[in-house]
Amino acid sequence: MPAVRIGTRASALARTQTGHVADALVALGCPAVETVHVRTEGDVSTAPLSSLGGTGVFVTALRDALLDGRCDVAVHSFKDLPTAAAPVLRIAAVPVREDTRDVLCASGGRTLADLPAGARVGTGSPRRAAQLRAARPDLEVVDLRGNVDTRLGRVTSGDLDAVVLARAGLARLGRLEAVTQTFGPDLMVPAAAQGALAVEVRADEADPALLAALAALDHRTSRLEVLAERAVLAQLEAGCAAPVGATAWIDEGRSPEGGTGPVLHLRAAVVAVDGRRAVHREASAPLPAPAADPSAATDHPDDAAVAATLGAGLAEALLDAGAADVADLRAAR
Ligand SMILES: NCc1[nH]cc(CCC(=O)O)c1CC(=O)O
Repeated sequence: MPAVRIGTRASALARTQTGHVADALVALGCPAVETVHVRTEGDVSTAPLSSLGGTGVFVTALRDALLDGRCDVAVHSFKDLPTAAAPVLRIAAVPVREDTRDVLCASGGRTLADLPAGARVGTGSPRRAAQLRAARPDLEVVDLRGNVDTRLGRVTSGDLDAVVLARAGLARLGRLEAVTQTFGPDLMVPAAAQGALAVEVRADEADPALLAALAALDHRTSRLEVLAERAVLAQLEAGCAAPVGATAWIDEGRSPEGGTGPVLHLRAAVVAVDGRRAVHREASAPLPAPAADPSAATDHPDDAAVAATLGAGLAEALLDAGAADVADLRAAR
């Protein structure tokens, strides 16, 4: 049986993420897995992200490698994937996701509240910049890109007072010691799908060992949370640079109404890039309990449909509250 070839970008974060998935596939019964390195426009170019144009600069080259048959599996940071489905490809697994939150990495162990007026804080994300300005209008937000090490280096060198990053990336790279504050959703609503991976294959992939391993790698809770979050973006028709956050979590226990099944909670925000206006909305929906006997579950709406409907409905609530006037939702840099 030929080895499963798993494509990865060259960055340390991408290689770490791919390595975890490769190890998991082997543990779940894939006989042999080899890694194929793929260079993407986002890695090769040193131009600001703003000039690279459109969604998916980190994604297209990896998908091309999958479509060309240079690899059989592609591992993406899910939040980097455009919401539109890719024809002829399929997301076959969403592994258990990491922490979804954003963090501050500041010099001197500082939190956001400790930073002096005018402190320079780096981020390349309009969503993070908008929420930073909403919390601390006095800060100077500095545009930033590059890999995680480069960004942290701007703080170590003293060039910046702090940077904002995804906790998940730092966790995967073993760099959590750099974190000086983890932001709750009242301070910063995370990006849709932050902390999650998308494991993609060709839609006609037929290797039974690979398909079985991917099915076992898939984590229902993570998949549904991400589905709800991305449904918000899709319904808003949000561009990749729109200052929109969306975060979902599943409470497996009792619902506040006294029900017994799992409940999907969702919170989303659209924030003006100057931080002066914001719309926040929350909603939740009971999920059909995972059926002990799947054939008995036919009365329940499909759990994916519940997640998608919750996300779309929350987007409509944001729009009703004026989200389209608060920020340019189509912004694609
Ligand atoms: N846009 C780059 C990117 N894509 C995924 C992550 C972090 C890991 C994740 O969110 O899964 C990062 C870096 C960051 O936002 O700090």
